[in-house]
Amino acid sequence: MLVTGLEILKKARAEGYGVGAFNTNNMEFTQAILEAAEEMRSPVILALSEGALKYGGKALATLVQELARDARVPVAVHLDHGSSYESVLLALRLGFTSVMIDKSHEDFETNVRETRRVVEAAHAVGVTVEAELGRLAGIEEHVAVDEKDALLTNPEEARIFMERTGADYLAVAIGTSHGAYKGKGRPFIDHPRLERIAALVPAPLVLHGASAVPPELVERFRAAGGEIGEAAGIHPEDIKKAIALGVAKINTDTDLRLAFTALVREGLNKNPKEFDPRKYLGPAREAVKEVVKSRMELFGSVGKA
Ligand SMILES: O=C(COP(=O)(O)O)N(O)CCCCO
Ligand code: NA
Ligand SMILES: [Zn+2]
Repeated sequence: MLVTGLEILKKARAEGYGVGAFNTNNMEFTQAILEAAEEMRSPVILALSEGALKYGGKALATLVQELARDARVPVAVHLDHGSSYESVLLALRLGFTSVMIDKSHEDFETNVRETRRVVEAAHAVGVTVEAELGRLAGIEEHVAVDEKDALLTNPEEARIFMERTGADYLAVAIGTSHGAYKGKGRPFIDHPRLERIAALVPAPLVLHGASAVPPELVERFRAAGGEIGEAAGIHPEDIKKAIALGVAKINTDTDLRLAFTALVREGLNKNPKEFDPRKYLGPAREAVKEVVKSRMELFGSVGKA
């Protein structure tokens, strides 16, 4: 059933588990994510970026809404990285039940002002809001403290930010970053900083750039002809620790993309004569579903629906 993001995330933080926010751009990803959620009896967040909406348009938004409504587990339909007030209004008009306004690259006062404006509009129509404070950036452990403070989320600022904006959940920067390369070896995650943020911010916390980029998946992608440079994701133990400290929403996109693309490549390589898309998109859909199920097990959301 279709619910707001806060309805899912408030319970998750209170009960100490995480809920996956999985990005989708098409029918197969959407089906894979929802089938995994139903099989695992797990709440789930379907995340559409502005790029996804540009790519899939009303067809994608309608498909996502309909399938979310029909799902037998709680589902929120979420705008990922909304870049402007107008973009958020479009998502609200399309029936999204959660929206992110990402003004983390602006100065503090601008972020507060723009976020508060979105909160007023979203709350007026019963939709909940994710905001972001701090700069997503993979940083090495030895990086100077002042540089870390310039990049990562400042706990005291976070408290003030949430009080002044009324946002419902907060994306924090504690060392993760988007994409398939998140830092040398095991990326440094600033758990002590997260602990201080969580002590001052009772709202559910959000972790972006949380994909694991598992070596076996990277190898499978390469073996099927994919080309990718140095790859490193977030260690599962660092995810579990972050959840125990207050992270309730965990964004996963890269792992799904790698799995889907590896299987499409394998499908095309296996039978050059094949030109029925279902023959190579179907197995790719299954691979995405398996990744989503394993993420739900890691996050502890299995059986929480
Ligand atoms: O935080 C994330 C995903 O992080 P990851 O790249 O670790 O899967 N997202 O917000 C997804 C970004 C989609 C637009 O590129
Ligand atoms: Na988001
Ligand atoms: Zn993100």
